[in-house]
Amino acid sequence: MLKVIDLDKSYNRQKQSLKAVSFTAKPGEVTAIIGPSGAGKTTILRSVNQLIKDDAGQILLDDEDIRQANKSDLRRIRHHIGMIFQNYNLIGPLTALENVLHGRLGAKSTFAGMLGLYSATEKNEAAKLLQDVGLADFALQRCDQLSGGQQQRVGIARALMQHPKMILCDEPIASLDPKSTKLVMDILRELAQSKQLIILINLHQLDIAQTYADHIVGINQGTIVFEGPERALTPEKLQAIYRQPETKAVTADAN
Ligand SMILES: Nc1ncnc2c1ncn2[C@@H]1O[C@H](COP(=O)(O)OP(=O)(O)OP(=O)(O)O)[C@@H](O)[C@H]1O
Repeated sequence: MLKVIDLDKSYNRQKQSLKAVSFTAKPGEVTAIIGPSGAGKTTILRSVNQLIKDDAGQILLDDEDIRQANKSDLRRIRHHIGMIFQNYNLIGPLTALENVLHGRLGAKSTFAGMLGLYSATEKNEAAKLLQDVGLADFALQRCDQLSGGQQQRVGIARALMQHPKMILCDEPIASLDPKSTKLVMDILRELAQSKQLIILINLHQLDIAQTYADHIVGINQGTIVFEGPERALTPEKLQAIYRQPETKAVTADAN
């Protein structure tokens, strides 16, 4: 279970980007973070695996506070957190299989990783994962020759190669067409259930969150304004989530 408690983050003195952010994400569930542009969705995801340093709060993954971890603990914890990105972050000239094997890098010595020393078991596992995401026939194809949807599925297989407890997905479908979006979201939802993973996903598309998420966290201007199941998202709650900051009215009838 992931528990984020009272998380604060300011990038600069003018503005607090996260204000006492608290929510939970459970194994076996897709948890979607929704909210308008600039609300703080990416900042939450980056804080959760400590890619950025936040200011205060707790981030408990199975009761271990990621914020308090020393360097070697953080390396160990991060190894069990897969990441999936909007732009896939694959190595284009390498094959799908090689990219998936890179998911093991965190578990290897730098030397073995640099030399690309993977065991037969690891290669078999990578091939099986590609099969699971429907890409068995593309294992030896360069990733820069794959479609966006195929690349994102390689990204999912790479994350699974880490044997993760949790997968963080930052706008994973923002660049995909509706068919690829459905494929990727179906896979993520199935994985959450079958492998009892925590899947935490930032989404711009409300309809996708409503279709696929078991649990929704709504954020507006750095503050959590909703947490609950999709069925609890009333029009009022949606208004609170997507409310735009008030701007000073321009008075037309100044005379
Ligand atoms: N590196 C940074 N330096 C300063 N301010 C930042 C930085 N990154 C984000 N911010 C600010 O923090 C706030 C939250 O940004 P964040 O990117 O987390 O929002 P978001 O909800 O992910 O937005 P989007 O949906 O557009 O990706 C915004 O006001 C943004 O301008």
